[in-house]
Amino acid sequence: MLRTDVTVIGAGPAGLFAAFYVGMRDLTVRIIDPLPEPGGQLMALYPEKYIYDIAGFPKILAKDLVNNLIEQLEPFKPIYTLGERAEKLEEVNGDFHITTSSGHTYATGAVIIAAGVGAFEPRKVGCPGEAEFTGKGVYYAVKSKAEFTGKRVLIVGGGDSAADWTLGLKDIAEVTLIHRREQFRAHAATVNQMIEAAEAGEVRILTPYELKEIRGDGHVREAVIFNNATKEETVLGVDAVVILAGYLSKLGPLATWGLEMEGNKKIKVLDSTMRTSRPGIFACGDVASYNGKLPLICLGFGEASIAANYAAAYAHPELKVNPGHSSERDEVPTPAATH
Ligand SMILES: Cc1cc2nc3c(=O)[nH]c(=O)nc-3n(C[C@H](O)[C@H](O)[C@H](O)COP(=O)(O)OP(=O)(O)OC[C@H]3O[C@@H](n4cnc5c(N)ncnc54)[C@H](O)[C@@H]3O)c2cc1C
Repeated sequence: MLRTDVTVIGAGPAGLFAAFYVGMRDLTVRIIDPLPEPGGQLMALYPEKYIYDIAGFPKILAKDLVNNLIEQLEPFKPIYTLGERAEKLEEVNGDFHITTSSGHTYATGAVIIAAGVGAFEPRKVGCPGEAEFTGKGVYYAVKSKAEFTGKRVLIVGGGDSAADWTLGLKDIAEVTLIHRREQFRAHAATVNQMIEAAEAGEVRILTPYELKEIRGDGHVREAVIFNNATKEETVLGVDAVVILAGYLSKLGPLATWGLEMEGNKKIKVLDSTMRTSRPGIFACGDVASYNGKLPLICLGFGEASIAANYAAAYAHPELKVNPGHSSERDEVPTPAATH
């Protein structure tokens, strides 16, 4: 069993930066995430949106921030264990053994939980054709705008993502937005922009409409929608159905690890060292709860550096917690894996 000094659970921005700092301490690190690629919410939910509140970047696309984090971490040769969810935790002879959804067990000297809002999945509509055409014209996120160029796109939803992408795709695609209520939950300024775009004939907005069925022949061709007030049905010719109805998240198995919790979605950190109620287990990012917490990426980075340095000193008590200044290094080191 390949052992690493520290294991990070969650490859979102907090987890990636925590792993980087473990590397800076010349220690080995594994990152576990059930998603197929690193990036957490940024890659799964808004890769093509600009973020404006990352220190040093006046604006940066979410996917570019993730790529930069991966690049910064790369010299330390982290072990990515993707497509696996951390499920079980045992303490064995002073080590932690983490077993994942794939049945693999990984040994480690300390654990950093950076599981964000938990393992999340998009909220489904549940209509006929939805499952059948997922990946064949049914989407739950816009990962690449270019994919929709010249297409007839039906967007389903009434929140920020639905409104943002109605505006975001209108110049490259023929967009229809349906929402089951008259009122939108999205930011008022965006809703106003959307209404202006509809009045100018740039997009079509239909309320109170719901999706009834998706039809096709190997790929999406039609969507049946209905007015939930009059029950009148309409068949739209479409090439893509983008369902942006929010997502469900749950901490799942991590909530059973005997850690002190705040509600059932957040892990309590006991003090500013980011330690949890179980020695050797630290938390950072959205999942970590303490008085005054704000769920922001910039804060997650700070928490990640603290959690990583305390985790490093826990796994290797001969190490000082304080890493010193990175600028005092001549180059970044390449640690050897411990077995
Ligand atoms: C549309 C949108 C726009 C946003 N805009 C901004 C913004 O402009 N500025 C800002 O600061 N914040 C923004 N946020 C919030 C920001 O994305 C989060 O604060 C950030 O993603 C939290 O990072 P994280 O690493 O803690 O968690 P996440 O990004 O949620 O990553 C956590 C990872 O942990 C994994 N995980 C969960 N459970 C397990 C498990 N059991 N085993 C292994 N892995 C697990 C998940 O799959 C996920 O990949 C936005 C959020 C959304 C939805």
